[in-house]
Amino acid sequence: MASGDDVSRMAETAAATAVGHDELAALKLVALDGGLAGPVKVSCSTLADRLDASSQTASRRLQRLDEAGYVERDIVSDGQWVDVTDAGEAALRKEYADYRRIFEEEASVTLTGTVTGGMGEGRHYISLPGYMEQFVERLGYEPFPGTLNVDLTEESVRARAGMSSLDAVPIDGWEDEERTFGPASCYTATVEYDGASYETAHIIVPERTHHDETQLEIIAPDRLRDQLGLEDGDTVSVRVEEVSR
Ligand SMILES: Cc1cc2nc3c(=O)[nH]c(=O)nc-3n(C[C@H](O)[C@H](O)[C@H](O)COP(=O)(O)O)c2cc1C
Ligand SMILES: Nc1ccn([C@@H]2O[C@H](COP(=O)(O)OP(=O)(O)O)[C@@H](O)[C@H]2O)c(=O)n1
Ligand SMILES: [Mg+2]
Repeated sequence: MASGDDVSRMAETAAATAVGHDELAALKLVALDGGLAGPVKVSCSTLADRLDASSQTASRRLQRLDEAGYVERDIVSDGQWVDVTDAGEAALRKEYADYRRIFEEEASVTLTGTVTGGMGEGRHYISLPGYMEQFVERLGYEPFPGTLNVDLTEESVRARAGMSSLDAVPIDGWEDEERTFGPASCYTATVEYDGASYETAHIIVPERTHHDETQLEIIAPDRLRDQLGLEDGDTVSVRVEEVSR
């Protein structure tokens, strides 16, 4: 299966050494106590009881979550205040997306953001034969040369972590005489604006990119600005669907 999106990849890299299922179980309890909304008071002995572990173990799990950047802590005399960070929330959302995939008929993630101009490089990359041939073969269409860039809302930046549990069409890296080109993942998506909807489009997540996880790039057979009457600043929703189960 193709790799996930940027947010979860960053979170996984940071956490690879320290965070496993035991730490995530502790993180879930902090979140259940309200730790996503702001700092909550945690006592290691109470947390230990709920985890069915010793107090030292509970304390070590919080420390590992802290080292991985999943929580921020303020230690006081009778316990600690623990705040779940965006990276911590992204890790929990990934678990949540996995459970949705297990229990729900149709898995999907809906992201919202505003249309924006980019660096004008999308057109160049999409048109390269090394990519174009794979798009035609694996997506079943020749994309309009370019990527529609969408600036995600803060909530959608966090929600996109859930995309990593959905299947993506892999696009392989390749090389010509001069340089190498990186791989990318394509997620099947429907783009909605002002009551109209366009399908089938794909969110393309290049492994090498100048954009961070706040920006989405969308490809489609047609120029979406024409099809949906989009201008910079318009708010679109992008529903990402599971391709197959
Ligand atoms: C299919 C695809 C492959 C890409 N491969 C590379 C790459 O190998 N190296 C690189 O620096 N950027 C790569 N990019 C990313 C572009 O440099 C850039 O981040 C982005 O696509 C620019 O989009 P914009 O012009 O819409 O802002 C790739 C982009 C796409 C769409
Ligand atoms: N399927 C697509 C792809 C790109 N586009 C637009 O086509 C133009 C060229 O794409 P690009 O990626 O090279 O340019 P920027 O996104 O950097 O502005 C941009 O205005 C995109 O918003 C579109 O409307 N529909
Ligand atoms: Mg673009």
